[in-house]
Amino acid sequence: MEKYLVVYNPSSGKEMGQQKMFQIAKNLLTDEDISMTFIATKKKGDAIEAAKHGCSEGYDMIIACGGDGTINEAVNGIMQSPSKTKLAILPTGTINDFATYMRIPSSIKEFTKMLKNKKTNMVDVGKVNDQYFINVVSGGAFTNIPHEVPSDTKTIFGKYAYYFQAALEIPNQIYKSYNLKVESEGKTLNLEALVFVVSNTPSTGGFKKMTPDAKFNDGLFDVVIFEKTNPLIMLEIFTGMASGDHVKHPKVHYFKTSEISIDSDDELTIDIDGEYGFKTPVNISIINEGIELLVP
Ligand SMILES: Nc1ncnc2c1ncn2[C@@H]1O[C@H](COP(=O)(O)OP(=O)(O)OP(=O)(O)O)[C@@H](O)[C@H]1O
Repeated sequence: MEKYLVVYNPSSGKEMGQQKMFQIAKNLLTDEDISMTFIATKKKGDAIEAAKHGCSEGYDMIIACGGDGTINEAVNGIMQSPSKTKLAILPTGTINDFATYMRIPSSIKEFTKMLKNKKTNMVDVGKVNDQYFINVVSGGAFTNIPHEVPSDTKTIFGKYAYYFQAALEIPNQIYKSYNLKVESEGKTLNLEALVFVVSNTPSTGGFKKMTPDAKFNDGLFDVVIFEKTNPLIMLEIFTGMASGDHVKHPKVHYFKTSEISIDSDDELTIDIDGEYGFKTPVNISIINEGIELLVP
Protein backbone atom coordinates (compact mmCIF):
# COMPACT_ATOMS: atom_id res chain seq x y z
CA MET A 1 0.00 0.00 0.00
CA GLU A 2 1.32 3.44 -0.93
CA LYS A 3 1.24 6.13 1.75
CA TYR A 4 0.77 9.84 1.08
CA LEU A 5 1.33 12.73 3.46
CA VAL A 6 -0.91 15.77 2.98
CA VAL A 7 0.57 19.01 4.34
CA TYR A 8 -2.01 21.77 4.16
CA ASN A 9 -2.27 25.40 5.20
CA PRO A 10 -5.89 25.91 6.33
CA SER A 11 -5.50 29.71 6.08
CA SER A 12 -4.19 29.94 2.49
CA GLY A 13 -6.01 31.82 -0.26
CA LYS A 14 -9.78 31.72 0.09
CA GLU A 15 -9.56 29.04 2.81
CA MET A 16 -11.22 26.36 0.65
CA GLY A 17 -8.21 24.02 0.42
CA GLN A 18 -9.05 21.92 3.43
CA GLN A 19 -12.53 20.87 2.20
CA LYS A 20 -11.16 20.29 -1.31
CA MET A 21 -8.39 18.04 -0.03
CA PHE A 22 -10.77 16.02 2.16
CA GLN A 23 -13.06 15.47 -0.84
CA ILE A 24 -10.09 14.43 -3.01
CA ALA A 25 -9.00 11.97 -0.29
CA LYS A 26 -12.52 10.55 -0.12
CA ASN A 27 -12.57 10.01 -3.92
CA LEU A 28 -9.13 8.43 -3.97
CA LEU A 29 -9.45 6.18 -0.94
CA THR A 30 -12.61 4.56 -2.32
CA ASP A 31 -10.80 3.28 -5.45
CA GLU A 32 -7.08 3.04 -4.64
CA ASP A 33 -4.92 1.10 -2.18
CA ILE A 34 -3.50 4.21 -0.54
CA SER A 35 -3.28 5.51 3.02
CA MET A 36 -3.29 9.27 3.66
CA THR A 37 -2.06 11.19 6.68
CA PHE A 38 -2.99 14.87 7.15
CA ILE A 39 -0.89 17.54 8.82
CA ALA A 40 -2.31 21.09 9.11
CA THR A 41 0.25 23.89 9.38
CA LYS A 42 -0.22 26.50 12.09
CA LYS A 43 2.68 28.84 11.49
CA LYS A 44 5.76 29.56 9.41
CA GLY A 45 8.16 26.60 9.25
CA ASP A 46 5.57 23.88 9.97
CA ALA A 47 5.43 22.70 6.34
CA ILE A 48 9.25 22.35 6.26
CA GLU A 49 9.18 20.07 9.30
CA ALA A 50 6.19 18.12 7.96
CA ALA A 51 7.91 17.53 4.60
CA LYS A 52 11.11 16.40 6.34
CA HIS A 53 8.99 13.97 8.37
CA GLY A 54 7.41 12.73 5.11
CA CYS A 55 10.85 12.02 3.63
CA SER A 56 12.36 10.36 6.71
CA GLU A 57 9.29 8.19 7.35
CA GLY A 58 9.27 6.78 3.81
CA TYR A 59 6.05 8.33 2.49
CA ASP A 60 5.60 7.78 -1.27
CA MET A 61 4.32 11.29 -1.89
CA ILE A 62 3.99 14.62 -0.11
CA ILE A 63 0.92 16.59 -1.19
CA ALA A 64 1.47 20.26 -0.38
CA CYS A 65 -1.81 22.13 -0.27
CA GLY A 66 -1.54 25.89 0.07
CA GLY A 67 -0.14 29.01 -1.53
CA ASP A 68 3.36 29.67 -2.86
CA GLY A 69 4.68 29.99 0.73
CA THR A 70 3.53 26.51 1.72
CA ILE A 71 4.84 25.01 -1.54
CA ASN A 72 8.20 26.71 -0.90
CA GLU A 73 8.36 25.24 2.60
CA ALA A 74 7.53 21.72 1.35
CA VAL A 75 10.31 22.06 -1.27
CA ASN A 76 12.75 23.14 1.47
CA GLY A 77 11.80 20.18 3.67
CA ILE A 78 12.30 17.74 0.78
CA MET A 79 15.57 19.28 -0.42
CA GLN A 80 17.00 19.23 3.11
CA SER A 81 16.29 15.49 3.36
CA PRO A 82 18.71 12.77 2.22
CA SER A 83 15.83 10.74 0.74
CA LYS A 84 13.67 12.96 -1.48
CA THR A 85 9.99 12.05 -1.60
CA LYS A 86 7.90 12.99 -4.65
CA LEU A 87 5.92 16.23 -4.42
CA ALA A 88 2.36 16.96 -5.49
CA ILE A 89 0.89 20.47 -5.28
CA LEU A 90 -2.74 21.38 -4.73
CA PRO A 91 -2.67 25.14 -5.33
CA THR A 92 -5.01 26.99 -2.97
CA GLY A 93 -3.14 30.30 -2.61
CA THR A 94 -3.89 33.67 -4.12
CA ILE A 95 -1.55 33.75 -7.12
CA ASN A 96 -0.02 30.22 -7.40
CA ASP A 97 2.60 31.24 -9.99
CA PHE A 98 4.47 27.94 -10.13
CA ALA A 99 1.41 25.68 -10.13
CA THR A 100 -0.33 27.81 -12.77
CA TYR A 101 2.66 27.59 -15.09
CA MET A 102 2.93 23.82 -14.57
CA ARG A 103 -0.82 23.55 -15.36
CA ILE A 104 -1.43 21.82 -12.05
CA PRO A 105 -5.20 21.54 -11.63
CA SER A 106 -6.97 22.90 -8.56
CA SER A 107 -10.40 21.34 -9.17
CA ILE A 108 -11.33 18.23 -7.18
CA LYS A 109 -12.03 16.17 -10.31
CA GLU A 110 -8.83 17.05 -12.20
CA PHE A 111 -6.58 16.81 -9.15
CA THR A 112 -7.96 13.33 -8.31
CA LYS A 113 -7.32 12.30 -11.94
CA MET A 114 -3.72 13.58 -11.71
CA LEU A 115 -3.14 11.58 -8.51
CA LYS A 116 -4.50 8.43 -10.17
CA ASN A 117 -2.35 8.89 -13.33
CA LYS A 118 0.87 9.17 -11.29
CA LYS A 119 2.76 10.99 -14.07
CA THR A 120 5.83 12.89 -12.81
CA ASN A 121 8.44 15.30 -14.17
CA MET A 122 11.80 16.22 -12.70
CA VAL A 123 11.96 19.99 -12.08
CA ASP A 124 14.85 22.33 -11.30
CA VAL A 125 15.16 23.80 -7.82
CA GLY A 126 16.92 27.07 -6.98
CA LYS A 127 19.10 27.69 -3.94
CA VAL A 128 19.60 31.21 -2.59
CA ASN A 129 22.29 31.27 0.12
CA ASP A 130 21.09 28.30 2.21
CA GLN A 131 17.38 28.37 1.27
CA TYR A 132 15.69 26.56 -1.61
CA PHE A 133 13.04 27.93 -4.00
CA ILE A 134 10.95 26.43 -6.75
CA ASN A 135 9.92 29.49 -8.74
CA VAL A 136 11.54 32.86 -8.13
CA VAL A 137 13.84 35.15 -6.20
CA SER A 138 13.32 38.87 -6.72
CA GLY A 139 14.34 42.16 -5.18
CA GLY A 140 13.68 45.88 -5.52
CA ALA A 141 10.56 47.93 -6.15
CA PHE A 142 7.08 46.34 -6.02
CA THR A 143 8.27 43.08 -4.42
CA ASN A 144 6.72 44.19 -1.11
CA ILE A 145 3.22 44.37 -2.64
CA PRO A 146 2.08 40.81 -1.77
CA HIS A 147 3.22 41.34 1.83
CA GLU A 148 1.24 44.57 2.28
CA VAL A 149 -2.12 42.90 1.58
CA PRO A 150 -3.80 41.72 4.79
CA SER A 151 -4.72 38.02 4.90
CA ASP A 152 -8.45 38.81 5.43
CA THR A 153 -8.48 41.00 2.30
CA LYS A 154 -6.91 38.16 0.26
CA THR A 155 -9.54 35.74 1.59
CA ILE A 156 -12.33 38.01 0.33
CA PHE A 157 -10.88 39.53 -2.86
CA GLY A 158 -8.33 36.89 -3.93
CA LYS A 159 -5.86 38.13 -6.55
CA TYR A 160 -7.78 41.41 -6.97
CA ALA A 161 -6.47 42.39 -3.52
CA TYR A 162 -2.97 42.40 -5.06
CA TYR A 163 -4.10 44.50 -8.02
CA PHE A 164 -5.61 47.15 -5.70
CA GLN A 165 -2.41 47.25 -3.68
CA ALA A 166 -0.30 47.49 -6.86
CA ALA A 167 -2.39 50.42 -8.11
CA LEU A 168 -1.71 52.22 -4.82
CA GLU A 169 2.04 51.53 -4.80
CA ILE A 170 3.14 51.93 -8.44
CA PRO A 171 3.01 55.76 -8.55
CA ASN A 172 5.52 56.03 -5.67
CA GLN A 173 7.67 52.99 -6.29
CA ILE A 174 8.31 53.72 -9.96
CA TYR A 175 10.82 56.37 -8.80
CA LYS A 176 12.84 53.91 -6.69
CA SER A 177 16.21 52.51 -7.66
CA TYR A 178 18.84 50.23 -6.17
CA ASN A 179 22.51 50.06 -6.95
CA LEU A 180 23.09 46.45 -8.04
CA LYS A 181 26.32 44.52 -8.51
CA VAL A 182 25.50 41.43 -10.51
CA GLU A 183 27.91 38.63 -11.37
CA SER A 184 27.01 35.55 -13.35
CA GLU A 185 28.81 33.22 -15.75
CA GLY A 186 30.80 35.57 -17.98
CA LYS A 187 28.77 38.67 -17.13
CA THR A 188 29.32 41.52 -14.68
CA LEU A 189 26.81 44.34 -14.35
CA ASN A 190 26.98 47.39 -12.15
CA LEU A 191 23.80 49.39 -12.52
CA GLU A 192 20.96 51.39 -11.00
CA ALA A 193 17.93 49.14 -11.23
CA LEU A 194 14.28 49.26 -10.29
CA VAL A 195 13.81 45.52 -9.76
CA PHE A 196 15.42 42.16 -10.57
CA VAL A 197 13.86 38.72 -11.02
CA VAL A 198 15.69 35.35 -11.10
CA SER A 199 13.18 32.74 -12.20
CA ASN A 200 12.79 29.04 -12.90
CA THR A 201 9.54 29.48 -14.88
CA PRO A 202 8.11 32.32 -17.00
CA SER A 203 5.44 33.16 -14.41
CA THR A 204 6.13 35.59 -11.55
CA GLY A 205 3.88 37.82 -9.45
CA GLY A 206 0.86 36.90 -11.58
CA PHE A 207 2.66 37.98 -14.80
CA LYS A 208 2.66 34.89 -17.02
CA LYS A 209 5.48 36.13 -19.30
CA MET A 210 7.82 37.92 -16.88
CA THR A 211 10.73 35.73 -18.07
CA PRO A 212 9.11 34.41 -21.25
CA ASP A 213 11.75 31.84 -22.32
CA ALA A 214 12.25 30.19 -18.91
CA LYS A 215 12.04 26.39 -18.71
CA PHE A 216 11.54 24.43 -15.51
CA ASN A 217 14.06 21.67 -16.30
CA ASP A 218 16.83 23.25 -18.40
CA GLY A 219 19.27 23.71 -15.49
CA LEU A 220 19.16 27.48 -16.01
CA PHE A 221 17.50 30.52 -14.47
CA ASP A 222 16.08 33.30 -16.59
CA VAL A 223 17.15 36.65 -15.17
CA VAL A 224 15.41 39.93 -15.90
CA ILE A 225 16.68 43.25 -14.57
CA PHE A 226 14.79 46.50 -15.13
CA GLU A 227 17.35 49.30 -15.34
CA LYS A 228 16.30 52.63 -13.85
CA THR A 229 14.87 54.96 -16.43
CA ASN A 230 12.30 57.74 -16.51
CA PRO A 231 8.74 56.78 -15.44
CA LEU A 232 7.26 57.24 -18.92
CA ILE A 233 9.71 54.77 -20.47
CA MET A 234 9.13 52.46 -17.50
CA LEU A 235 5.38 52.51 -18.17
CA GLU A 236 6.08 51.68 -21.83
CA ILE A 237 8.20 48.71 -20.63
CA PHE A 238 5.44 47.57 -18.25
CA THR A 239 2.94 47.61 -21.11
CA GLY A 240 5.08 45.01 -22.88
CA MET A 241 4.90 42.64 -19.91
CA ALA A 242 1.60 41.11 -21.01
CA SER A 243 3.18 39.79 -24.24
CA GLY A 244 6.72 39.25 -22.88
CA ASP A 245 8.09 41.93 -25.24
CA HIS A 246 9.49 43.95 -22.31
CA VAL A 247 12.63 41.76 -22.38
CA LYS A 248 13.57 43.22 -25.81
CA HIS A 249 13.72 46.78 -24.46
CA PRO A 250 17.28 48.25 -24.25
CA LYS A 251 16.69 49.22 -20.59
CA VAL A 252 15.82 45.62 -19.69
CA HIS A 253 18.61 43.06 -19.21
CA TYR A 254 17.50 39.50 -19.94
CA PHE A 255 19.77 36.44 -19.86
CA LYS A 256 20.08 32.83 -18.74
CA THR A 257 22.53 31.46 -16.18
CA SER A 258 22.92 28.61 -13.71
CA GLU A 259 24.58 30.80 -11.08
CA ILE A 260 24.33 34.43 -10.12
CA SER A 261 25.38 36.62 -7.21
CA ILE A 262 23.71 39.94 -6.47
CA ASP A 263 24.75 42.61 -4.01
CA SER A 264 23.59 46.16 -3.41
CA ASP A 265 24.94 49.23 -1.61
CA ASP A 266 21.35 49.95 -0.62
CA GLU A 267 19.30 48.07 1.95
CA LEU A 268 17.66 45.41 -0.22
CA THR A 269 15.52 42.56 1.12
CA ILE A 270 14.85 39.82 -1.38
CA ASP A 271 11.63 37.92 -1.90
CA ILE A 272 11.72 34.11 -2.18
CA ASP A 273 8.72 32.43 -3.87
CA GLY A 274 6.46 35.29 -2.74
CA GLU A 275 7.64 35.34 0.90
CA TYR A 276 10.07 37.78 2.57
CA GLY A 277 13.62 36.43 2.44
CA PHE A 278 16.82 38.05 3.68
CA LYS A 279 19.03 41.00 2.77
CA THR A 280 21.62 41.06 -0.02
CA PRO A 281 24.28 39.82 -0.77
CA VAL A 282 22.81 36.66 -2.25
CA ASN A 283 24.38 33.74 -4.13
CA ILE A 284 21.88 31.88 -6.27
CA SER A 285 22.50 28.51 -7.90
CA ILE A 286 20.39 25.84 -9.57
CA ILE A 287 19.96 22.15 -8.81
CA ASN A 288 19.07 20.65 -12.18
CA GLU A 289 16.06 18.33 -11.90
CA GLY A 290 16.27 18.44 -8.10
CA ILE A 291 12.72 17.39 -7.31
CA GLU A 292 10.18 14.92 -8.73
CA LEU A 293 6.81 16.61 -9.23
CA LEU A 294 3.43 15.07 -9.98
CA VAL A 295 2.08 16.64 -13.20
CA PRO A 296 -1.15 16.35 -15.19
N1 LIG B 1 -2.67 27.94 10.01
C1 LIG B 1 -2.00 29.02 9.61
N2 LIG B 1 -2.49 30.26 9.89
C2 LIG B 1 -1.86 31.38 9.51
N3 LIG B 1 -0.68 31.38 8.80
C3 LIG B 1 -0.15 30.19 8.47
C4 LIG B 1 -0.77 28.95 8.86
N4 LIG B 1 -0.01 27.93 8.38
C5 LIG B 1 1.03 28.51 7.73
N5 LIG B 1 0.98 29.84 7.79
C6 LIG B 1 1.88 30.86 7.19
O1 LIG B 1 1.27 31.39 6.01
C7 LIG B 1 2.30 31.60 4.99
C8 LIG B 1 1.67 31.80 3.62
O2 LIG B 1 0.90 30.75 3.29
P1 LIG B 1 0.53 30.34 1.81
O3 LIG B 1 1.51 30.82 0.84
O4 LIG B 1 0.20 28.89 1.85
O5 LIG B 1 -0.88 31.06 1.60
P2 LIG B 1 -1.29 32.49 1.03
O6 LIG B 1 -0.36 33.51 1.61
O7 LIG B 1 -2.74 32.67 1.26
O8 LIG B 1 -1.07 32.31 -0.48
P3 LIG B 1 -0.35 33.29 -1.47
O9 LIG B 1 1.12 33.25 -1.04
O10 LIG B 1 -0.58 32.70 -2.81
O11 LIG B 1 -1.01 34.60 -1.24
C9 LIG B 1 3.16 30.38 5.21
O12 LIG B 1 4.45 30.53 4.67
C10 LIG B 1 3.22 30.30 6.74
O13 LIG B 1 4.23 31.16 7.23
